[in-house]
Amino acid sequence: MSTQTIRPARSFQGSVTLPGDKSISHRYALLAGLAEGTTRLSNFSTGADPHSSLGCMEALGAKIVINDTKTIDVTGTAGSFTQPSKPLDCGNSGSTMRMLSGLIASHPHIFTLIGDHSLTLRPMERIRKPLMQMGAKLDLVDGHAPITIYGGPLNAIDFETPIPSAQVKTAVLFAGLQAQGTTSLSESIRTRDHSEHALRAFGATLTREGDRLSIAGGQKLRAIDATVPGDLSSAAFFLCAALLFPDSNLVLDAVGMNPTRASLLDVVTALGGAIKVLHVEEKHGEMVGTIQVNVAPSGLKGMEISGALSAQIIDELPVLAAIGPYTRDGITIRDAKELRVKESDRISLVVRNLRAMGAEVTEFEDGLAVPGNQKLHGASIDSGTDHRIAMAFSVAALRAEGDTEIHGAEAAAISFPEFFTMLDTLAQR
Ligand SMILES: O=C(O)C1=C[C@@H](OP(=O)(O)O)[C@@H](O)[C@H](O)C1
Ligand SMILES: C=C(OP(=O)(O)O)C(=O)O
Repeated sequence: MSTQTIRPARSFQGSVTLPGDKSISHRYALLAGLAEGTTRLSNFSTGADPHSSLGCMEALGAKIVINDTKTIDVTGTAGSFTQPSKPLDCGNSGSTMRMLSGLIASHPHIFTLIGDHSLTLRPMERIRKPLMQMGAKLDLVDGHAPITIYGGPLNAIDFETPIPSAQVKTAVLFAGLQAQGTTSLSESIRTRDHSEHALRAFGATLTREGDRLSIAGGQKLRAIDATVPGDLSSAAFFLCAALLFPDSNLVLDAVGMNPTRASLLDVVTALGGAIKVLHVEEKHGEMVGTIQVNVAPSGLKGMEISGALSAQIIDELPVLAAIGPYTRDGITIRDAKELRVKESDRISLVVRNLRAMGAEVTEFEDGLAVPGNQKLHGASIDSGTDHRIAMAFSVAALRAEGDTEIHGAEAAAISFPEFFTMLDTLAQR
């Protein structure tokens, strides 16, 4: 385990281009592996998680060439995955395990999907249910990985997602793409729609009527040439850091601004950030822009995050909670029970680490309340080997009194290996 020491900063300034979005990189890797032809992916995520997706595609017969760290060529299997010679290792990535299950379930092989300790604790019944309804046979161990999939022909279903999850939605869409008939799916809270855009980019037809999506089975995918937008969830750490200093000036270049992810920007604005969109364009259905962030003269306010908003910015909640003590009115998060079944129990780890830094905080089953106007001190932080916790508390440490030690800092590499170097460049001391 590695430890990073974070010193307090006096300001946060600079201009950065973020590595490719993790969610989009996963989808491009998986669909490229199924498609016919060679897909070139530029600005692919440098995080370990999307590389787990690439590794699984290679084990299933795709050819992967890593030209440089961010430019990857994937020659797909033209719709026919081969029987892998070893278990498909999803590492720490829930996205890989859940979306891959849908992608491979119709192929006539037996697959075993494994992951690390954290992934083995995460709920997988949520994908087993719809895939079984489609006719797949999946064995779990007490609701968890390892997953064994006995692949075979699938039938279309009409599915209503019981929990807001883009990963479950994607598993059903990817299976539906290869099922017999037209699969429909509706979600009560609209989750990130990268899969819909990616499927269309690879040539599939997908329709949406209200909140109901439909995809016909038997469609073939063809290779694309795509550049992955910068990761807004990685940017969230720097956006929150910028909010902590009245004279901050942060420019994020070519960052993903997909509206199903961008409510984070509304939250930053509500908290007291002044965001200027300098440029915006669309690439393969994804909005990409350059934004400048300063702090509004009114300073850092607080807010309550609940309902659909909690689901839409679920990965950003730990860092928002971690800056809660520095706001005027505090930050309350509700309707976020899902945080308990991410890479760690993120509610309990955020509470424990905030308390270690001297903050007052109330824990709820579905969230937490952090009063504002609190002073924190440097402390010893346990990342729980969770990337988002390691990065969230590195941000909180910038305004604490004294140094903070982040134990298990290497976890950041799951989504953002460049995090500590970039943080060091942006934090002015
Ligand atoms: O579809 C995706 O790329 C993701 C969806 C979310 O998970 P759920 O689908 O479990 O909500 C999110 O937490 C995860 O980091 C990435
Ligand atoms: C929850 C996350 O990812 P996954 O579900 O893919 O492990 C995350 O990146 O915060």
